[in-house]
Amino acid sequence: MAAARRLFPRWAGSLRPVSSAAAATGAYPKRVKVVEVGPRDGLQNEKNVVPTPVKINLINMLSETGLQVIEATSFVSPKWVPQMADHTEVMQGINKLPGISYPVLTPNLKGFQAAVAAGAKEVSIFGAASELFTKKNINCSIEESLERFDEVMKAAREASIPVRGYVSCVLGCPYEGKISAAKVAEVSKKMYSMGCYEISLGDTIGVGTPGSMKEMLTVVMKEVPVGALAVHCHDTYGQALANILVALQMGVSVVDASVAGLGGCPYAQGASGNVATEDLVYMLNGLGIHTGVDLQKLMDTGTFICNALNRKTNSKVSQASCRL
Ligand SMILES: CC(C)(COP(=O)([O-])OP(=O)([O-])OC[C@H]1O[C@@H](n2cnc3c(N)ncnc32)[C@H](O)[C@@H]1OP(=O)([O-])[O-])[C@@H](O)C(=O)NCCC(=O)NCCSC(=O)C[C@@](C)(O)CC(=O)[O-]
Repeated sequence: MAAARRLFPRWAGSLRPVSSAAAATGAYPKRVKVVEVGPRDGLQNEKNVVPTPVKINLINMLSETGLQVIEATSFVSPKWVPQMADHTEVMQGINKLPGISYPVLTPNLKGFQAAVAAGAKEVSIFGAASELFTKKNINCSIEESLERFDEVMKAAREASIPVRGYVSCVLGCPYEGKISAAKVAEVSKKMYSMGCYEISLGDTIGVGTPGSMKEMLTVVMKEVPVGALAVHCHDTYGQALANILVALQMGVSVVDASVAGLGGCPYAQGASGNVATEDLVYMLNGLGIHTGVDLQKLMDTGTFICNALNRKTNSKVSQASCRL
């Protein structure tokens, strides 16, 4: 199959991922693009409905932190994920600042069309390297999911909308257990060949270790250029930052994170939230890696959402700074 034309979002020029040649040196990237997934991945699993104005305030505050990508919501079935049912109101209520991308999840053409009608300028399709997870999450096989994504890709190309691709369960599945790196590479390659500008590799249940991350990335990087890869690490076993560090050493320069470490996947019971954005930025600052993100504003945003949800932050950096 000939590779499809790839559309890149507008931010691509300012925080462009590293080249494979730079990655081969094993040096850390000079810049990292942080993809904030809190408003979507973080809130989709909340038991109580989060009021739309809270979601809008959260995104507006995140927009003031220097983040360049803020995943805003998802255009999925409200019967499957009621928490995201207000997707249109959220997309239309936020202040979209120039230079910031506000991608949304779209599992199929119906979701894509609704997203575009609500003003989305970038979307993400989401697949998995596990058959059972795909069935539980989006009610189809991997093969069927790729057919649906192909429809979204065609429509997106016609509308000049860049598409990001997620591959879930790259280091383990709540239903199948261990997933082979070869399967992750196969699904990632297919989604990249369809025209996704970036593939985010999701450790959905946070079971990975630096060892399994390295093994998986080594295989995937043979099929997808490292400059097109991102990592998305849930912190269930406390390994997220260590896994991210390994990915950075291997040349990955795009990292997903969730403010206050919010979140989890409704179809991966027991999985905790993503790595806290505050903790990621603190680590990257310590490595002298540029993100453009203001840590204090990020922590203030974490405090805002934790107060609104009446819960404690999962960010160690925020917890520590409250004690000092
Ligand atoms: C994909 C479907 C829709 C299939 O669900 P289905 O039931 O197989 O869909 P269907 O095509 O048979 O349609 C059934 C009903 O849903 C409607 N429908 C159909 N599509 C849409 C849509 N886009 N938006 C709104 N409504 C929709 C459709 O119109 C119909 O409505 P009815 O006639 O019954 O009234 C469903 O399984 C779904 O919505 N799943 C979403 C699950 C989800 O959001 N999971 C969390 C995100 S993934 C994640 O968190 C992992 C990630 C990305 O963070 C990375 C990582 O950590 O690994």
